[in-house]
Amino acid sequence: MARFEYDLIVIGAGIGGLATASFAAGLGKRVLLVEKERIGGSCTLKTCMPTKSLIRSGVMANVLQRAKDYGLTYQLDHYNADGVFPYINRVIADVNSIDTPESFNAIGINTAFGSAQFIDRHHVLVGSRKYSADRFIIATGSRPASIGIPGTDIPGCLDVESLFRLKTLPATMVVIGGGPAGVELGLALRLLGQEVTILEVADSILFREDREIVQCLVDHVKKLGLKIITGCKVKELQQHESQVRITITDSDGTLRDIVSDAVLMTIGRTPNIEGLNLEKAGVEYTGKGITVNRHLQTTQPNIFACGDVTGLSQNASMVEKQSLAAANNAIVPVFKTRQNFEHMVSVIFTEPPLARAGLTEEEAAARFGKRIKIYRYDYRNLRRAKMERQDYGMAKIICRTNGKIIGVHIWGERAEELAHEMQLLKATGKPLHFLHSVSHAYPTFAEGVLKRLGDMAYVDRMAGNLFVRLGLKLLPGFKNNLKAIKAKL
Ligand SMILES: Cc1cc2nc3c(=O)[nH]c(=O)nc-3n(C[C@H](O)[C@H](O)[C@H](O)COP(=O)(O)OP(=O)(O)OC[C@H]3O[C@@H](n4cnc5c(N)ncnc54)[C@H](O)[C@@H]3O)c2cc1C
Ligand SMILES: NC(=O)c1ccc[n+]([C@@H]2O[C@H](COP(=O)([O-])OP(=O)(O)OC[C@H]3O[C@@H](n4cnc5c(N)ncnc54)[C@H](O)[C@@H]3O)[C@@H](O)[C@H]2O)c1
Repeated sequence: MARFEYDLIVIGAGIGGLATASFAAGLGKRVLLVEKERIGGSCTLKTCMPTKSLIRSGVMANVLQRAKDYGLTYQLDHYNADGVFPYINRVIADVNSIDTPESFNAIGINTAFGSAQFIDRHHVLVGSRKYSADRFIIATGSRPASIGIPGTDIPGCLDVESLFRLKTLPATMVVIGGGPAGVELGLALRLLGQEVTILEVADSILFREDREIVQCLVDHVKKLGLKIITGCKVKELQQHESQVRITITDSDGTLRDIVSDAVLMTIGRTPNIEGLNLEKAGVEYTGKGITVNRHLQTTQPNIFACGDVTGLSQNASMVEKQSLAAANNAIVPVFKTRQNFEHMVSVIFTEPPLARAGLTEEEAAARFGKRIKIYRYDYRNLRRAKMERQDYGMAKIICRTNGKIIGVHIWGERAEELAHEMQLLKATGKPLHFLHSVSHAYPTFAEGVLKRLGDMAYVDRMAGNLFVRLGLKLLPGFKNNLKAIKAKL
């Protein structure tokens, strides 16, 4: 007779919970997955899927308006976006339809619904039922953070969750917070024809990203009519007839009001810790999240935590990677895995998107000084982009002097896909010039952007080649080859 009912209880059925529960069940463990709302977590139900769907609607609206760029004319006498929220709800329902308790039961994962509360380090209460397990993984995620200013409780003040409960789009929107959520949502609403202003306290939106690339994006979205005010402080929100009055202090200290139909708060996330009774289990936490060591173990050795609730990873692919390490360490402790975010790709789904892997120029310079080499490719030179009337964007690859890639930043059409080929080179330690010898189909964005960057690095490498440095003559064929590549660039 086993000492505990389960080998592992996972609390929270978002990306982190689903990844860890599946890992453990795959190894034949008895697993219980506890969820207080619906299986799927915030990524499917409240964050990634709804935001990306809203962006899709915005992109489609933009394409319709630009139809004449592609030689098409039609009468657009009435533009109506009332179907956008129902479309988003259909996407969520579609995506979520595979996440049923039955589908998890079929792979050996039992499910229980209700809020889990620790009784001690081996027992939790879910509703009135007590469950026991040898090990636990806490993956309870996060929720929108709130801000300590007066007026955030008025009806027109929304967060990323209440936004998607609206029936229609507000005509004017002020977004507080210019991080990934604020910029994605603000731009999507702008593309759908709303008047949008982003208010950011820092001196730039997306301040964690490469400065030069962000500047390219800012110049572009401003041309699309998105208003951005940086370096400002929000003082208070007030109801103003049926609208909201937002009082801000500008970067020069001037106090002023902006009036808008609604306000959207995107100022970060708060970990879901309350109600878990972590004290009873001996699990420590701070305001940033549950405290874990590099093996994702909490201060109680049989309890692990992963995902947004740790405050260490707030991106679905990082959460998945971290969660697999947590599951491995909880289930197979003899082969301990450290959490490792070294080779991650992230994408901010603006239009066009901004993809990133590795260090920004600022971070690379701080770490390696002048021992870096930067390659840039401007989408204006790209035939495929010209044909698609999308000839704006910038790819910037940061290398060590030996060609090894340490930073990838692509803002432009297909960036979210292109970044992965660069990421493969980066993760496998191949130098950028390696791409010169890899054939790419023409006319693709990969050939235009990535192959060209590889060609640039190759030319550089050849110019610094031992032959040249020794003053030896290059064979004429070789010289012509270099000339031809340079002409193409
Ligand atoms: C607007 C927005 C857009 C985003 N878009 C992207 C994107 O495009 N790509 C990307 O990679 N990342 C994106 N993210 C980040 C991503 O949503 C999160 O990193 C990810 O969903 C976190 O997964 P998780 O499993 O840690 O938590 P969650 O998905 O939040 O899951 C936690 C689960 O635990 C449950 N729970 C909480 N407390 C209890 C309890 N006491 N008992 C039982 N169950 C409980 C919750 O109901 C929830 O289902 C976005 C974030 C935001 C805010
Ligand atoms: N595509 C993606 O992967 C994606 C998309 C959206 C969000 N996310 C993740 O979800 C999490 C939450 O995103 P987020 O953008 O809400 O948080 P964030 O912490 O990344 O950005 C919040 C922004 O709000 C600003 N801010 C904070 N308080 C403010 C105030 N009082 N006034 C004005 N500005 C203020 C901050 O300076 C920051 O720029 C992040 O970890 C983010 O990476 C990922």
